Amino acid sequence: MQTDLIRIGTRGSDLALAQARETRTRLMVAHGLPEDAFAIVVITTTGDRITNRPLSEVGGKGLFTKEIEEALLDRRIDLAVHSSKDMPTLLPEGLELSAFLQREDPRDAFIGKTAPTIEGLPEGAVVGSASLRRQALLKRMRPDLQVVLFRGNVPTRLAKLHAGEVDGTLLAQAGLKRLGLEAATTDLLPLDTFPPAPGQGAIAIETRVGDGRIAAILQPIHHAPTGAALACERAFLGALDGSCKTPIAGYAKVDGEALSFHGMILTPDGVEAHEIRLNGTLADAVGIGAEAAADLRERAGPHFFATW
Ligand SMILES: NCc1[nH]cc(CCC(=O)O)c1CC(=O)O
Repeated sequence: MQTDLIRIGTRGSDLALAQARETRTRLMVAHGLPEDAFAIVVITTTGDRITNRPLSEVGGKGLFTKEIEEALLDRRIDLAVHSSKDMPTLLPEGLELSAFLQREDPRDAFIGKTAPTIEGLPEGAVVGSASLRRQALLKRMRPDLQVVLFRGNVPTRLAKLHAGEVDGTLLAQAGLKRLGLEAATTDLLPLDTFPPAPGQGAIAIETRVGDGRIAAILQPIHHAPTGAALACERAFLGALDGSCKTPIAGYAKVDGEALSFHGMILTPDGVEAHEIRLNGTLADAVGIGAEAAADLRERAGPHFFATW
């Protein structure tokens, strides 16, 4: 019935569409619904239009969500599918992240052209990335490497790499897998020494607060351990920085009722870094993230955040 149509809002990139279709498939399976019970509504965001500058310069994460959130608030869509990593920690009044799908591989993948690993790259090699975190972690490992701005969607970046513009690039393994492109990966970076961005690898579903029909539809596809990990990582990020200008890594590993968090902040050149590891239970997820952020703030000192 047309009135019951579930409208799924998404950006139009290959990765965003893959995530929206994955969400639709899970809902179809959970409820025994046909594909035509859903409409996938593609929404172009400001972030999709600006492709030549680092996001940290043009205003950060909200750029990929604003138009989608307006569509939610205007009731043109019923739920929005996002990469958790791209979501700001503060949402507009009336919206919430109400479900998370089971997390994919959270690690960063190295895709090398002149060498299969970062360690194997020649002196002064060029690596493409637009992520402050990846740039800082790379410089920390290999100060001799040159990092160049590399934006565009995942297939575009791989095409640039294969055309020889750079010696290597870094992408989320989760995104590569969702696009069926994981064969491109030449090395997977250890979580311990190359921690991911908060939220990496997890799909978040945003809805209107108080929409009981949609809450009930999402309930069976919500993955509670991923939800706890994300609550921890987002509390950490929210307590540290809203500006997107500090390289921040944070990953919460969930094992049964246990949650272990690893957080790191770095200067963009990777020279100064502070890290913390905290253990607790799922029930403490938000407190652990907040405590980790407070600890890093204290240890880094006021000069750390004032520099840029
Ligand atoms: N900022 C772009 C973005 N947002 C989410 C992913 C990957 C998928 C994920 O982390 O869930 C990517 C691409 C990348 O970092 O390689």
